[in-house]
Parts: sequence; structure tokens; C-alpha cells
Amino acid sequence: MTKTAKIIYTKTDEAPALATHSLLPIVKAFTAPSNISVETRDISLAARILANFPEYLSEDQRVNDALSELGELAKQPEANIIKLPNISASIPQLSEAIAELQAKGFAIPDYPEEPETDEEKKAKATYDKIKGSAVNPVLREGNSDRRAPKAVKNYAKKNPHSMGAWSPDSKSHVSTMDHGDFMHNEKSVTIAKAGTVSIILNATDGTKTVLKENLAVLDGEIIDATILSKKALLAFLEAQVKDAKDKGVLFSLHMKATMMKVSDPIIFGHAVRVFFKDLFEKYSTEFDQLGIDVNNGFGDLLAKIEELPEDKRNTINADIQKILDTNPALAMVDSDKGITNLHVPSDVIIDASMPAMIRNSGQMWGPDGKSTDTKAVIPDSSYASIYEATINFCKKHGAFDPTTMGTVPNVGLMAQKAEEYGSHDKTFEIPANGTVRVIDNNGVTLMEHTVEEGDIWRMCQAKDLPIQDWVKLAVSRARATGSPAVFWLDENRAHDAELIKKVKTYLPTHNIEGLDIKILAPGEATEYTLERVKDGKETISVSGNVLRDYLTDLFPILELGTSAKMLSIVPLMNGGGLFETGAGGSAPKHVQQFLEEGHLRWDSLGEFLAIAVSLEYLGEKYDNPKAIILSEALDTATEKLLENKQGPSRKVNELDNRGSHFYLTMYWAEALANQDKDDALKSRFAPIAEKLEKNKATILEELLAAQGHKIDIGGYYEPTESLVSQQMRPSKTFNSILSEIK
Ligand SMILES: NC(=O)C1=CN([C@@H]2O[C@H](COP(=O)(O)OP(=O)(O)OC[C@H]3O[C@@H](n4cnc5c(N)ncnc54)[C@H](OP(=O)(O)O)[C@@H]3O)[C@@H](O)[C@H]2O)C=CC1
Ligand SMILES: O=C(O)CCC(=O)C(=O)O
Ligand SMILES: [Mg+2]
Repeated sequence: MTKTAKIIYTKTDEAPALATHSLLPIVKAFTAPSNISVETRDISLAARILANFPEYLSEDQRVNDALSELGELAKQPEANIIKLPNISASIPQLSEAIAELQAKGFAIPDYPEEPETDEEKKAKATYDKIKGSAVNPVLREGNSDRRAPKAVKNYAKKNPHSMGAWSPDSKSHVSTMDHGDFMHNEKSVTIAKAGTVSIILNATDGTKTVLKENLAVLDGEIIDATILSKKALLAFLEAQVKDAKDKGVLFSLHMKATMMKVSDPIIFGHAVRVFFKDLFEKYSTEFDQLGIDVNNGFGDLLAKIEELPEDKRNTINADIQKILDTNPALAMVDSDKGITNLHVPSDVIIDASMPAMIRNSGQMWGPDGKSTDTKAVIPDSSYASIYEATINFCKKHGAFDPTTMGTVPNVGLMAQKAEEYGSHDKTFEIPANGTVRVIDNNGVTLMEHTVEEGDIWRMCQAKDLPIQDWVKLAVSRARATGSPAVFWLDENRAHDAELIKKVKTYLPTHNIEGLDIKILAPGEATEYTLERVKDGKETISVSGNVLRDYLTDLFPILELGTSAKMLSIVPLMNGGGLFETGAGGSAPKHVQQFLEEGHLRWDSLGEFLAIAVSLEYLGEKYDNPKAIILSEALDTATEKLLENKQGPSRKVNELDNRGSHFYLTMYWAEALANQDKDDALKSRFAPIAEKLEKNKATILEELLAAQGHKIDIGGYYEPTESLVSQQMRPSKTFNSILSEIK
């Protein structure tokens, strides 16, 4: 008898969490007879909030801190975690979740925007840890290997998604800073000997503030420090507003306020204040009194002016309208509802928003609901060149053709909070003019910047062992595929120059004979890669953490229509496996549609792929051949599902997520019945396959009957489990057949 092996399946938020209610019972039923237990851990935003405020809750309301538990598990060799996308909450999302939980009787504190008492300060600090991208960095104890599996790529070639045509006359373009930004001010050093560093601000008035003390650094670790100048940023933003108006294009801002949760909301706030400059000048006293904070988006202003008497509010709204009429048109998130690009920082997230724009002929939606050429403002220039190069490529060659285009897998440096995505606790909005120094434990200054009040200063870290592991992973992917691998690193950027030295040291420690490995700056790497993409060829991108994020949405969205269809593996550095599902987000629009029409268009393909690799990994690790057979059968089922185009449709009263799960189940059972490696599995699943086939019409009818009307699941962030389960498993016939698998 083989040892029971465990897979941890994460419960998250929104569309993936809904889909889990349908998919997980299927996976549990199929795996249980083979000594595989599938357990869930709740890392949804709601659960993370509750787990962090036990002192406010009654005994029976308290929940386990599943994220911390999984963070520890990710460092153990036995880890086998399937991680679904989760909400990385902006403050507006966090506030909504808090309000929903409070209304449900959980006496958690409000989010104190301007904390005064010690209790409020503590609550804010706790919420600040929960907000933004708070899950992925904890679980990612390894580097990432993201790619489109062959079956998925072939499916996309045969069934291309729509792709907007590009005109050489398109006025769309990227605007980025040419001085004063993080890129141009960066300094970087490699630590020779483990120790600690401290970050000190010496203000010109003679005061000294310790911004961070005794931060541990390891042998060979790369640390960088940089600033974004407030003055340079404001001048840049003002020039862009004017230029968008002059050129007659939409003004849009693309940031990652969720993952860069300290720096990017500050930049977002500046953009809102520059765009609505006259308004903020005219009403500065009122806005201060109302506690308006547009780092949370223009929506914060609109919500808070509701508190004003009607006549005052009407005057302000008229002034807002005046600005909207005179300034360049804003790109819209939802033109019907008047929601602009500047309303909520989590509505426009650069990794998804720029590819979506490129897919849409380089256009975004204007206030008139029409698709229009756009200025994409990306203040920091560290990575903006990749979008600029892609846009220029499309202007020259036209849109990419999904039926012939090549593919770009990614090997991303990510482990142990590498680079910018680990910088939040070392990012500061500078309170006074002076200098900021990073000093080591001997008092030696490692890096120094002159700063002005309002500048954003930050430090990043990239540890040596993760870098070694990343280079190894790149070599192994290049070897496995025979494709060229390009390190997207710029020798003229301080951090990259340090990283290049390491890449050049570690590459020769591997067998790289016959491999085509290059190092190119991001703009050039984009051009090189796009030429090959156009010719149908594969090119591996090997990148740092931010580009990992950007590239694994850019290429999948162009190639496959969505990054949800990616295979996303994180071989954990201590031996375990983390299998992420897709590379995309949690698709809030899908939940809206589900509530309105009872149709869930979420495609769980990413989950199918992740479950298959997780089972394969488990089979090898625990010597459980049944797990390998289950994995192979699941891949066969997924391929058949793709061939037969049984993924969810976008339209109500057609096959949705649940119907697609039914087909997967039928094909999975069929593949197990058809294999000859394991008789027990064969005889267990043959009758199931038969029954599913025989009852197909009834099951599909029962599933369709659940669509076409509004539904209630008792909440958004903390829906009622039983209601969701009822909605996601509406076919009695299907449920009864599943329960027969013993
Ligand atoms: N790994 C993680 O945990 C990640 C989490 N996020 C979080 O997700 C949320 C939304 O982010 P956003 O940037 O809008 O990106 P999303 O990836 O959620 O959405 C972009 C669009 O991609 C399509 N899409 C995404 N996933 C699927 C799927 N499985 N099936 C079908 N279509 C899909 C949808 O297009 P259409 O509407 O046309 O159907 C969707 O509107 C945020 O809260 C963000 O923080 C974001 C990225 C990664
Ligand atoms: O953690 C997040 O907020 C988003 C992660 C993401 O976009 C990615 O890893 O591709
Ligand atoms: Mg991403």
C-alpha cells in the first residue's frame, strides 16, 4: 500500500473560487481511491483578514492563518501546493471586504486611513500586510517556469481568438520618463560578506531618521537603491496630459498598484492630482477636511464628496465635468458607468492592461464608448521599452496572427521576494530634503542619494541562491526545448549590470554546449523575440521578477487570448512543488456576469494543467504509479476537451464553467477506462465513464437550467458556502454519479 500523499488546493476569491466549488469535488472523487488526499486551505482576502484579527472575534469566528502555514510548507520538501489566483487588494477592495465582514457580524476594525490611537495604528499596520500582493510573495519560494503547453498552443492556432488590426498610422504610443525615475537613479552593489544594512535619512535641517535598521543581507546578495523624483514626475505627468490633448489621443496610466503596493499608489495619486489640478487647487481645504486620499484613486474623491451638502457637491461635480471637457479624454474602464482609468488603482493593472490594449489595435475605450488611439503613460522607464517596442513592431508589421505566431515561455527570477516585488518594507515617501544612505554594519556607506521631500526612495534585494537556481532553470529549459534563451538584462542599468556578472559566472558551471543563450537589454530582447514570434518560432525569455510578470501576460494574451491558459510551475528551492494556475487574475467581471445571469465564463484550463503536473510530481515523489496514470489521463481529457471546443462560452445559456467540468470528468473517466496500466483504476472508472456518457443529455440540461437568471450567493468576498455549492453543482444526476466513485 502506498503512503497517502497530500495535495493542498487553495481556496481563493472571485471567479476561481466559484469554479473550485464545482471542480474540487470532481478532483477529490477521482484521487481518493488512489491514496491521494486533496485538502483545501483558505487564503481568500476574507479569510486573511479574519486570520489576522483573532482578538476582535469570538472563539467560533476565528480562522486559522492558512497563508502563514502554507508559507512554512513551501519551504518543506513535501510541499505540493496548487495555488489559484487571488485578490491582491487595493484599499477600495480591502474596505469593501471589511464592510461585508462587519455586516456579517465579524467585529473587525475599520481600515484607519489616518490612524491616531495605538490600536488604530496597529490595525492599519496589520491591514497593510494584507493589502496588495500579499499571497504570492509568501508562497513563491522558488523561481517560475511559465509556458503554453503544446496542446494549448495548438488549440489556439486552430481556434484563434480575435485580434484587432493595427494601422501604421496609429497614434498610440508609450510615454515614459527620461530622467529622475527609478531606472535613471538606480545604484547597485553586491554584498561581499553577510551582515546587516541600515537605511538612514539625514535631513538638511540636521535631523537624522533611521528608516530601517539591521536588515539582514547574505553573501553575494545584490542590493539596489533608487529614487523617483517627485518634481521630475509631476513635470512629466503635466507634459503628458498636455501632449495627449495636442495629439488627440486618450490619456491612460498603467501601473501595478497591487504588487508595488507602496510606491505605485503614491504615483497614482500624483497622476490624479495633476490631471485634476485646478480642482485640487480650488478645493484643497474641503478635500483635506474630508480626508480625501486619491492614492486610492479618483473614486475616493467621488465617494467622499457624497458627504457634502447637495449644492456644494453639485458645484464640485460641475468643476469636475469642466476639467473632463477641457483635458484630453481619459481611457475608460467602463464607459457606460463613467468609470475612468483613474478611478481605482486596481482596475488597470499594467501586466494585463497593456497587452489588452495591444490586442485591441493599440486602442482603449474612450468616454464615448468608442475604441480610440491612446497614450499609455508608464512613468518609470525600467520596463516601458518592452511595450514601446511591441507597439512599434505592430505599427510596422500589423497585428500578430495567432494561427501562426511562435511562443515565448518564461523563466522568471522570483524566489525569496526577489527585486522590486520584495521592496515594500524598504520603500519610503521621503518627508524632508536631505540624503538617504544605505550603510553596512561597519558604518560604511554602500549607496547614497540626494533626496527632496516627496521623492519615493526604495531598496530591492536579490539573493544569490535564487539567482543560481534561476540560471540553472534557464539552462534546463533551453536544453529541454532546444530553443534560444534570452536573458532580458540591460548592461546600462545598475542592478542588471550586477546580475549580468552573476549570470556570466554561473552559466559556465552548467553544460551549455550547443545552447543558444544571449543577454539583451529589454527593448532589444523584445525586438529579437518578436521577429521570431512573427516567424512562428519559440524563444525563451529569462527575466527578473517584474518582467516575469509582464511577459507572462503579454505573450499569452497575444498568443492564447488569456494568460489563464498557461502552465505555471514553481519548482520550490527546498524540493517541493508549487503549481500556480494560469498567470492571470481573478476576473471580477466574470463574477458580475455570474450574479446577473447565472453563467460563469471562467475557464479552468489553468487548473486542469496544474492538477496534472501536481499529480505527476506526487506520483514520482511518493512512488505512486496511480497518481501518474491519473495525471496522464487528465492531460488526455484536457486535450480532448480542447479539440472538441468544450471550454466555457462567454454567453449565457451556452456551456459554462460547470458544463466544461462535466466534459472534463467524462473524458477523464474515459481515459482511465481506456488505459491498461492499472486494472483497478480501469474497472473502477469504466462504469463511471459509461454512466456519464449515457446521462450526458440529462446532465447538460440540468446544468443549463441553472443559467439565465440572477442568483444570490450571499456575499462577494465571503459568500455563503452552501449557496455557492448549490449554484456550482446544480446537476443531481452528475453529483450522484460522482458520489459512486469509491
Ligand atoms: N496570481 C494571482 O493571484 C493574480 C491575481 N490578480 C488579481 O486579479 C484581479 C483582476 O486582475 P486583472 O488584471 O483584471 O486580470 P484578469 O486576468 O483577472 O482579467 C483579465 C481578463 O482576462 C480574461 N481571463 C482571465 N482569466 C480568465 C479565465 N480563467 N478564463 C477566461 N478568461 C479569463 C478575462 O477576459 P474577459 O473579461 O474578456 O473574459 C479577464 O477580464 C485583481 O484583483 C488582481 O490583483 C491578477 C493577476 C495574478
Ligand atoms: O500577486 C499578484 O498580485 C499578481 C501576480 C501576477 O500578476 C503574476 O505573478 O503574474
Ligand atoms: Mg501577472
